[in-house]
Amino acid sequence: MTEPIHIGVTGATGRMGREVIAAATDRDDCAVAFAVNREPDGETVDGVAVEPAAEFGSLLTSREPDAVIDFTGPESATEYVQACADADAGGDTTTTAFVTGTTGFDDDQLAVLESAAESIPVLHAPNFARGVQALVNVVGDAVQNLPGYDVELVEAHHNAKRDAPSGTANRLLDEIEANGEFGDRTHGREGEAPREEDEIGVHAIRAGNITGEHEIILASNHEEVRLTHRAEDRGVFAVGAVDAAVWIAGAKAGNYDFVDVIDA
Ligand SMILES: NC(=O)C1=CN([C@@H]2O[C@H](COP(=O)(O)OP(=O)(O)OC[C@H]3O[C@@H](n4cnc5c(N)ncnc54)[C@H](OP(=O)(O)O)[C@@H]3O)[C@@H](O)[C@H]2O)C=CC1
Ligand SMILES: O=C(O)C1=N[C@H](C(=O)O)C[C@H](O)C1
Repeated sequence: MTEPIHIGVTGATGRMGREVIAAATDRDDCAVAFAVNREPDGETVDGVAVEPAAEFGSLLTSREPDAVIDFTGPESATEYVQACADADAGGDTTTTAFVTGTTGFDDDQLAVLESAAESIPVLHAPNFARGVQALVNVVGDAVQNLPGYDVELVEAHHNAKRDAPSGTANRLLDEIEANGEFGDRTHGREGEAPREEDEIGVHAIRAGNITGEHEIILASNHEEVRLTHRAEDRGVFAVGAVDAAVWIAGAKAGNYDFVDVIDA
């Protein structure tokens, strides 16, 4: 059997951090080198001690993880990726790849990811569910096959989600726009606001503990097609992220996508 890779986990006590640790400790090809969070209080997650995020840089050099898996927020994710690139520039540690599922990056933050990818492998994916990648693959065909149909996208998530629309919704919208002639994205609708023929309606629901749902509606006046993905639990994202970390460990510097992992 090949040696397991070692991962660092950020946001360890968050919804996804906990799932990542659970997924990683459940398999033989991966071991948790360390886990960090902003203000740990001596907590462990699945037997893994959660250490202070302030020690992230020194943990990189002392534990030498093959990859870090990050589900935090855009600000912290950019700090963590920069720390991985800086540790690599130090030259005396294993290169640590950075796998992030964090969403809501602005252009400047995306530029930090891009620049880190010049020295370390960076994989950023707004959704680590394989079913969502299948949805991304088919939505372009559907749009091409149904020119002139109204297109609306509805996504639903839990009430603590910070960004809207979701990262996945933005990825799907890019795919829709790349495959048809569309006008503006209309976010929600109220008052006297009849639909423009070429607009794409975008609707974000935030309620309860919804794990993540994305639906694209393509409709004429005579028929409709609905393409839906529903995540049943967060474990599906965690398994995909750990698959990505195992795949990217030891890769050369550059930008990678979850589709690279699926196609490998
Ligand atoms: N790509 C994918 O498949 C998926 C992506 N996501 C994305 O992952 C991200 C996290 O989601 P989720 O786990 O639900 O969020 P949570 O709020 O449950 O967890 C976020 C974690 O990150 C920590 N964190 C937040 N900001 C910082 C910071 N500035 N510095 C250090 N730590 C920080 C939080 O710590 P604290 O508790 O101290 O605030 C918390 O532990 C979101 O962007 C979400 O959209 C989610 C699911 C799937
Ligand atoms: O915040 C979440 O929960 C999720 N975020 C991701 C997104 O923004 O697309 C992926 C998934 O839908 C869950």
